[in-house]
Amino acid sequence: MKNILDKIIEHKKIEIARCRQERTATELMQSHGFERNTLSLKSSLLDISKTGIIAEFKRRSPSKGIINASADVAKVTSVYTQYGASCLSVLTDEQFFGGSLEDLKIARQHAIPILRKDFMIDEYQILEARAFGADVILLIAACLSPRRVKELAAYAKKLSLEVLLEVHGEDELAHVCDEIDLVGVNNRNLKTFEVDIENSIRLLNILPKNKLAIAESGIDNVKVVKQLRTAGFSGFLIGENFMKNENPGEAFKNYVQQLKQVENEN
Ligand SMILES: O=P(O)(O)OC[C@@H](O)[C@@H](O)c1c[nH]c2ccccc12
Repeated sequence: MKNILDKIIEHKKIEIARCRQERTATELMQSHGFERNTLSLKSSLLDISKTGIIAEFKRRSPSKGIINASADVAKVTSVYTQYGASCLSVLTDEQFFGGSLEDLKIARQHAIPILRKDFMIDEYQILEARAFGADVILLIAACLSPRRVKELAAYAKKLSLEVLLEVHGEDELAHVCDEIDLVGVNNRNLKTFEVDIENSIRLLNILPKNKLAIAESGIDNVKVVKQLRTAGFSGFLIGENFMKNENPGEAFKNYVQQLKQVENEN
């Protein structure tokens, strides 16, 4: 039986073929997005005046259904930026997550690194990411061979984008290569949707020491961020915990305040 990840990738291939018909790679390369200098997520995560949080804009997901149908991307990302997010993560997959490249373009008005959150399998999508204002792309080890990770990452680097490789288990660490800037441990198994925060902690010790580590998914309580930071993580990718509120920006703002409090306690 096909798992959700297989279904997403199958659909992605059709979508890419359609997008290529609508807009050629050359057209993408000639767009305004290519004129800007990209921002570094690595530098942003090392800037201690920020929170280390990669704050996500996500309307819905296959595991949770609708999370927030009415949130306004411009408003939410503006508050995320204002209150110390180190990076924005914008879901651009339409079919399964209700996002779009248009959302990415709107978020681009803020001077903060942006991760294009999608299922990247083709160089064409990397051109799109650059054209629509992303600074970082996500490569998911579970849907790519190590060779494809290396090829896609090299292509991204040529376009001045940073690359976050997402792994879920130890077996996927073989996908790490020189071209990768950051490694993210997803606490959610994309095939079964099971979430286990301990997954990040378990894997941390065997992650390559020369890449910044990000903990992804299922993070709610601020104490978890404190625990993960103490363990050695530099970034925390959080979506639903903010997006499930009517006002995700407000939720983020309160969260940051609480985080500062617990991190000041011993
Ligand atoms: O909403 P959460 O549980 O805080 O998770 C955010 C993020 O980690 C999650 O959306 C995610 C992680 N990897 C992905 C790959 C594709 C789509 C989505 C994701």
